[in-house]
Amino acid sequence: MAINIETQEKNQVEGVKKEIVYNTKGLNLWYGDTHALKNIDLPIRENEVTAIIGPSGCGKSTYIKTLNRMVEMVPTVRTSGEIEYRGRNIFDKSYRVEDLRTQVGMVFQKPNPFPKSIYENITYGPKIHGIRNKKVLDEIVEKSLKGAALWDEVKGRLHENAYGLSGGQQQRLCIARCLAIEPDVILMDEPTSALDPISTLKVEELVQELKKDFSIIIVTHNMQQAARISDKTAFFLNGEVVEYAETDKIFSNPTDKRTEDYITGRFG
Ligand SMILES: Nc1ncnc2c1ncn2[C@@H]1O[C@H](COP(=O)(O)OP(=O)(O)OP(=O)(O)O)[C@@H](O)[C@H]1O
Repeated sequence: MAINIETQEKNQVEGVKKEIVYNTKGLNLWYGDTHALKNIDLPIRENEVTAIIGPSGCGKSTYIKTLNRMVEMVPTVRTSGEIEYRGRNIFDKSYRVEDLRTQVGMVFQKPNPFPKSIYENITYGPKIHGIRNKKVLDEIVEKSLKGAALWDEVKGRLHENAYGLSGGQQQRLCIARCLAIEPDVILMDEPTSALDPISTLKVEELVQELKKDFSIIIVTHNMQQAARISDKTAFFLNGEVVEYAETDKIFSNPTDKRTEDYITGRFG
């Protein structure tokens, strides 16, 4: 009896709709004449992991690079529609991209630490934000490295060059660097595709931990990974979102035939 009540309560708590962090409404994006994103509608909820899956060239990276407006670095890019971040359209002329990027961190496919010490990699962002106090910086370094499950491995070598770390450690350092600016959202573009299976597992476990404090959007080619670590999954195809649902549903009972064909390996 007690178990039933507990389960009910758990379901009720889980049933509460989490707040929307990013709400994409009718987003289109063109690179010159290439229509790369077509009428995307997608709500991203807080403290969840949202996986973006789909075959090569379907617009996954473009979509996540649009969320922090990185895609604007390509001169031929044009967009229409809206992406609301915490209720405000990020394409508004008055929206400062620097403000957006202090809220939204990004981790890339290939670990890309700066050619500096582990310590300096972490303090780089906070220093840009004006933090100079050594004690405060030391605390940020420890907290960020602990948050990225790397502290125990590197605490004795903080002033050594980050390039001396393994690939998996470098990727966790990049995650720690992201945490140091205390973001709200973390975007991850295939963060484990360059890593060995053990490092991949570590990053996957870390993502599960981090979602307690952050909202995470992860592009992955690895469907087992999406199934293992995400709460929601969006399946992209030819620049469109074919299906977006609870991850369990996408992988056990997809609505669209194209989703089923993709997850069962019939194409892609
Ligand atoms: N800088 C660019 N200039 C022109 N076209 C681009 C550019 N970047 C991407 N594209 C095009 O936009 C479309 C979507 O590409 P995108 O990289 O977003 O796909 P993806 O799903 O992330 O692919 P992959 O899984 O291979 O990384 C493709 O047709 C691609 O050729």
